[in-house]
Amino acid sequence: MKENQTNPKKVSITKVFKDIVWPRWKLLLIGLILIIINRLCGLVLPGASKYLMDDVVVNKDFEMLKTVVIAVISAIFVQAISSFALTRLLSVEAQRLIAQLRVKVQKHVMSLPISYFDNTKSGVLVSRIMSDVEGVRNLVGTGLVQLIGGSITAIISFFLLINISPSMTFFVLVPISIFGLISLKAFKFIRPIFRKRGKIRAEVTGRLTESLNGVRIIKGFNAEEQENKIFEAGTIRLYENVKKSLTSTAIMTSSSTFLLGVASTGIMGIGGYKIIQGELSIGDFLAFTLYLGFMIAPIVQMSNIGSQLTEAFAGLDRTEELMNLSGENDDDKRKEEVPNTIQGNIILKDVNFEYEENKEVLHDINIEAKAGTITALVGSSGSGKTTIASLIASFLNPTSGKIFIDDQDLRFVDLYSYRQHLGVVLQDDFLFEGSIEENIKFSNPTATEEEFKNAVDAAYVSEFTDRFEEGLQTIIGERGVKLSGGQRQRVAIARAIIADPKIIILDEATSNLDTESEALIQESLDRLMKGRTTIVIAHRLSTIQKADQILVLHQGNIIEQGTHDELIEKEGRYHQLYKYQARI
Ligand SMILES: Nc1ncnc2c1ncn2[C@@H]1O[C@H](COP(=O)(O)OP(=O)(O)OP(=O)(O)O)[C@@H](O)[C@H]1O
Repeated sequence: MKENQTNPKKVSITKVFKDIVWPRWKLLLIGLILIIINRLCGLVLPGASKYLMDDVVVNKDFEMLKTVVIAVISAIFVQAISSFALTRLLSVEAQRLIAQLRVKVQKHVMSLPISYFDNTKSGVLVSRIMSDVEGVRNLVGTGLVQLIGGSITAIISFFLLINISPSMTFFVLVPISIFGLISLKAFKFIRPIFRKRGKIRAEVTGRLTESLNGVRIIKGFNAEEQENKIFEAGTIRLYENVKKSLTSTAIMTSSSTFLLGVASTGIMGIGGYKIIQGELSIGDFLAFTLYLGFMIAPIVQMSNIGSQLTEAFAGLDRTEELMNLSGENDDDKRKEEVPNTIQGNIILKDVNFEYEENKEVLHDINIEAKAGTITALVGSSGSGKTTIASLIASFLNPTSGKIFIDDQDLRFVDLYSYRQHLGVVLQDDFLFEGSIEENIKFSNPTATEEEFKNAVDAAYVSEFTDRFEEGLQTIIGERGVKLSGGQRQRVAIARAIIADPKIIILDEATSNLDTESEALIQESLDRLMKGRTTIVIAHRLSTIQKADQILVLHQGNIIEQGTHDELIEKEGRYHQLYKYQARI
């Protein structure tokens, strides 16, 4: 979107270091010390083997044997304790960080403008918030520390190996270097695959959530087959992606097996020759092969950790991209608070609006809605009614022109301070899983019992909840599916009443209700609109007749304006709509 400049650049290592690693340096340092202790203890066994072969066995030295056994067992004990402490310390911290990041990302997502949500699948956002941040587990968790610890062990082992036999060590270095090069290439190849994987997964879950929500439509149109195919296609894309990365992981694993095999065979040959020549003791040979394992294991392990880190970075790339989008209230100009003494006068001055560049959907709109009055928007489908309502609700910003609330220019207003005074009742009124009471109090959780009761009475909610065994505590199911359309509307009206806003944006539902429900809803709407500035996308004649002004829209223009009687008298477009349609 125009107001949202995406920044697709990849997250930099320095940034990750500064934001994620550095604030935890103490913990990571402890982790590092623990891993060094852990790895050094690991070197005791091969060291001891050399003594066992060359000294203990040769000299039949039982005292020395005891010392060697005690040293090895102690080292193994310390190793076990340190690896336990390491996991406890770092893995817990990593999980804490994941939780913190999720909270941060969710908060940011909620601050994004409506236009962003119109253009992004909710499943994609769920995945951004829940899965993408999980990658940091590998940065703060044991991953990074193991990478460093592994490198240290490898370096120490390298010197110990040189000490035993430089020629054998250099021989080994050749296949290891080849392996290193292959790994580097593989990582370069894998990173974009991981990046894409997150995207595919988000798309597939997004569509899945949608189809589960729309199960009635799917079954109603017998469209299961079609939906199953879409899901299958998505799943196969995901599978193909995983397959691709598995191929390169497999290349890495098998090349490591092969190259290490080559190294071992070479060592066997050279070592055997040297032993025969008397240049190398059996103990040294044994120690060499064991140290070699210690040098190579971390390198192989590093390739694993490397792919974990790659995955972490790919996730962080996507998180970063999202966090770089500016929130709807982030504009420095939005500093003015709307005072609690707000009257609720609304003025739209020369407002133009386009969703997409050069496709203007509202042209030169001028509206004045005085505090406490009802303004009805009527007009054919697509004429721009919802767009005007969304502009007044500050969900959209005019492409040009201004909107004033009392005397404040809406462009400079802190949106949260404005929306405190705003209430919305929309057609597909969204109710949450939970009780009726929770849904009503949603807009004002601190409402008193009296306020709650007033709202319930004003919207005639008890008229139907009295018939429920659980009354207002009845759980209404996801999106309120367990209530009828008319009942849902009344809950939504009660929810708006309890918020006690100064300005009401109302999109009247078009659903046909029986006369009794209709009358009850009309009554509750009257109570909702009383004393508030109401902008209503009107479909009921009774609402329209009551309106202080009716704005007739046609293709993004206001073509007529006046009260019901005035407009009927004029015999223009409104008269036409009124005459030819039972409902407008
Ligand atoms: N998110 C969007 N992106 C692009 N174009 C949009 C978007 N929403 C609406 N439009 C277009 O803007 C125009 C006005 O739409 P709007 O929803 O305001 O009409 P409406 O009068 O409320 O219609 P209805 O009575 O059918 O709800 C339409 O041409 C529509 O196609």
